[in-house]
Amino acid sequence: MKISFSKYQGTGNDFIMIDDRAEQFPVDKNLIAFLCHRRFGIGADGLILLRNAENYDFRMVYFNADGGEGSMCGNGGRCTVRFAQDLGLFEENTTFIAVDGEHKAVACEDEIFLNMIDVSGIQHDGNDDFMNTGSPHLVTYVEDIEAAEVFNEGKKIRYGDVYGPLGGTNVNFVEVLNEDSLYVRTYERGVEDETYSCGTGVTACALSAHDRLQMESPINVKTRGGNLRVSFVAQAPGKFDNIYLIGPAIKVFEGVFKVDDL
Ligand SMILES: N[C@H](CCC[C@H](N)C(=O)O)C(=O)O
Repeated sequence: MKISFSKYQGTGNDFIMIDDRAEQFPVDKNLIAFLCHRRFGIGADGLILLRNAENYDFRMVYFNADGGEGSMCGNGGRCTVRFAQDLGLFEENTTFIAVDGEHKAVACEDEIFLNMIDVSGIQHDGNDDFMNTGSPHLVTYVEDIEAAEVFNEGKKIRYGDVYGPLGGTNVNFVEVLNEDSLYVRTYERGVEDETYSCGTGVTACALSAHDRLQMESPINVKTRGGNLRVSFVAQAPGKFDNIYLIGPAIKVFEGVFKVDDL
């Protein structure tokens, strides 16, 4: 069997995109992990199936690099919007469905504006905040982001006593750069490593910075893979709507993978 795919990246968070409107893709954890493997496969932080959905332009089905079906992926969402636009499914404005519900998005030439789910309920714990922006995220503040032990510390928290038993969490390390900018590095669950950028994580950090430091929307967020912006409306402490993740989503290449080669 031959699988046609495209590769997209959003601030260095990279995805195998598959047009699965015919629902022919053989969903299998080992196959997806193999395709995402950076030595043996195509290489990616995740794999996304674009499918048809009644009353929507499309459905996004996201899998982490380990082959498990993930929660929401912000950068992957922006890449799926660009992929759908490239397939001719809409011109500029779209509404689609993902695992966490309905999303609206606007695809401009250089950037995708992706509406994220509303957030309510930020749990504060000392220097840390925890919330769900479509995926679970711990936000922890550091003085020197370059010196942060993202892999070792992230892994410890992800599998630790608090979040481990709950299915784990993504872990974000944040340095405040100035009154409207953050630098974020993320340990991603399901990839089990630091990625170049994590959209739901960047969103969580921006909301946390408003809640804790009164940082105003829009907030600029630097990641290892590039720059994002997060805009939002704060309705009450810890309660946000009209959240947008804004940044580039770029097609890198396309190809055909032979599953018989496995
Ligand atoms: N990279 C993704 C996050 C994926 C979440 C996933 N790692 C999980 O929680 O299982 C993003 O841009 O939002």
